[in-house]
Amino acid sequence: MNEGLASQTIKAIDTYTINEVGIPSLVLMERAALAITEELLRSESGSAASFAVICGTGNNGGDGLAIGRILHQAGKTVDIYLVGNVEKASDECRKQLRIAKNLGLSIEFFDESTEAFHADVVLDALFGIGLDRDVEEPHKTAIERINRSHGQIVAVDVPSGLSADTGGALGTAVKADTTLTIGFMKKGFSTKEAKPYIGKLKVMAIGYPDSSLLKDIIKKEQAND
Ligand SMILES: NC(=O)C1=CN([C@@H]2O[C@H](COP(=O)(O)OP(=O)(O)OC[C@H]3O[C@@H](n4cnc5c(N)ncnc54)[C@H](O)[C@@H]3O)[C@@H](O)[C@H]2O)[C@@H](O)CC1
Ligand SMILES: [K+]
Repeated sequence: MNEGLASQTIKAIDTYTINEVGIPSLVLMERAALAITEELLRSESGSAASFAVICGTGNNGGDGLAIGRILHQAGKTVDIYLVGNVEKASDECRKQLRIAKNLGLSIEFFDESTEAFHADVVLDALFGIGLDRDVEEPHKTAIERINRSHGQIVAVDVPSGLSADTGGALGTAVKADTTLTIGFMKKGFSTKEAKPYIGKLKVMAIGYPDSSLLKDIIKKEQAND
C-alpha cells in the first residue's frame, strides 16, 4: 500500500473499522494521539519544553486536543489554540475539548489578533483528510502564523491546507518540518509539489485491521475512483 490511499478510501476503512470491526472512533483517536505523542517525545522534539497545538473543529482538531492533553500530563508546557466555530465541532472534537478543559489545559480561541505562536514545537491539527475546499479565514491566517513561527512545525496526519488526494495546496498550506500521518500513506503525498509541505514523513500505526482484511474495501473504493 505504499502508493498511498485516497481520502474516501481511508474514510471507508474508518467506517468499517468503527462499525464492522467495532473499534470506537474515540479509541482510534486516542490511539492516534498516543502514537503521535510517543513519537514526539522519542524524537528531537522530545527535549522541547513548550508546545503550541493549533486545533480545528473536526476530528483532526480532536487529535490535537488529545495530543495536547497527553503532552500536558507528561509535564510539558502546552498552549492550545482553537480555530473556527466550536458550535460546528465534531462530536469527538467536542469530547476532547471537554476533557482538556476539565484537566485545566490553557485553551485560547484563535483570531487575527493572535500575533504568533511562541513554542519550541508547533503542532498543526487544523485539518486532516476532511479538507475539501480552499482554505478561508480564520484558517488562512492561522496557517500563515504557523508557517511564520520559529518552532519546529509538526503536522498531524496531513499538513493543513494540503489536499491528501492531489498533494496540492488549497489556497495555502502548512510547510511542516515533519508530518506524522495516521494509519496509511495518502495518495497525494507522493507528488513532488507536496514535498515542501510534508517535510519528513512517518506513518503511525493505530490499530486498523491489517491489509488482508481491507483489500476488498480498497478494491471497491479504487473501482469507484
Ligand atoms: N475516528 C476516526 O475517524 C479517526 C479520525 N482521525 C482524524 O480525523 C481526521 C478527519 O477528520 P474530519 O473528517 O472531521 O475532518 P478534518 O478534521 O480533516 O476537517 C474538519 C472539517 O473541516 C471542514 N472543512 C473542510 N474544508 C474546509 C475549509 N477549507 N475551511 C473550513 N472548513 C473546512 C469539513 O467539514 C471537515 O469536517 C483525520 O485527518 C485524522 O486526523 C484520526 O483520529 C484517526 C481516527
Ligand atoms: K493537520
